[in-house]
Amino acid sequence: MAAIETRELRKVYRGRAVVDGLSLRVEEGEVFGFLGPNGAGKSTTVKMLLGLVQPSGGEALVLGGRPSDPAVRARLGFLPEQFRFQTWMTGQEFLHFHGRLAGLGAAELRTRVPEVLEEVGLGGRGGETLGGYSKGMLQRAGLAGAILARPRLVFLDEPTSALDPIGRVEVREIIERLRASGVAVFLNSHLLSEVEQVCDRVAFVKAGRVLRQGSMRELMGGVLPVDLRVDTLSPELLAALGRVGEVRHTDAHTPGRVDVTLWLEREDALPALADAVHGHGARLYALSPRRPDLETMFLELIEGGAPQGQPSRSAVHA
Ligand SMILES: Nc1ncnc2c1ncn2[C@@H]1O[C@H](COP(=O)(O)OP(=O)(O)OP(=O)(O)O)[C@@H](O)[C@H]1O
Repeated sequence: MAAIETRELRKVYRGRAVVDGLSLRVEEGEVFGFLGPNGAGKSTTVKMLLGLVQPSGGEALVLGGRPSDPAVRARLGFLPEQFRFQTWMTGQEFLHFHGRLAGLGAAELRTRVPEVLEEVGLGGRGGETLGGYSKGMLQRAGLAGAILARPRLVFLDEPTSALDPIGRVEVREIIERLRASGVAVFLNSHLLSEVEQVCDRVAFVKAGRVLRQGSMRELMGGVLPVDLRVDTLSPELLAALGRVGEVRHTDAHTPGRVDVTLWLEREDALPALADAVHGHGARLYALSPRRPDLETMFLELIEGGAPQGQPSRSAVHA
């Protein structure tokens, strides 16, 4: 069973399709990044997946059921981007209130509330009123509310927009713990570096349609670019490197060093590159697999609007 599966999902507002045949699939226990420019239809999609907005067409299955089904909703967590907090409540009261709405019993909440407060970094602050919380503390409280009832799927809309760098790392760790316990996370964020670090797969949307979806590796055309720096590059070493991967670029302009960019098909070919360098008597200064660059992909896709199914290689050009 997929955590989310949509087929040709549509939403029309005043004659204009803001979600226009959107098809995507999110597996259980997967962290999925949902990316797109302002107005692409991301929030509207999330609202349809939460059963808050009725689709105009197409189909959406969430945890195998309809989003409007209360039994499905009980297994969802949601952190909206703009949360309206009951400022007069303390952090604990807020979580007890949301926990009761989610169907948790008073006895369970007595242990669960301090546990989630601790998990989101608000341990010891639960007795203070939300009106006195900083923006970052409110975002942490909202996140606590989203994970309180042990959901199977959590929607996080810009979960770190108010957080400092330490808070961002902590939220990433929370997301990783959710994934480790089999919870799927649907992450909406404009912070692409963050998405790169935490997401298993991403979808790019524009004008209500998915332009492309897949793992970082798939989005890069299935290749792993590697930057290599050696002191010297003999023709024999170049040939040996060419047997391990595809040599895309060499730069010998700086005396005493040569930079080589290769494309590998598999990560486990990396040690063979080091072996080739040593085997040909050269000295190795750097061997760096290049991380997928979502920002380049995003700009290229969103500005170019390439259709789904065509791998983009320009994002990995040396
Ligand atoms: N209730 C509504 N009535 C009319 N139009 C709406 C409504 N909700 C959203 N829209 C329109 O649908 C389009 C998509 O909006 P949506 O909020 O889903 O985009 P988004 O991708 O989440 O954008 P952002 O990144 O800015 O949050 C926008 O043009 C918006 O004006």
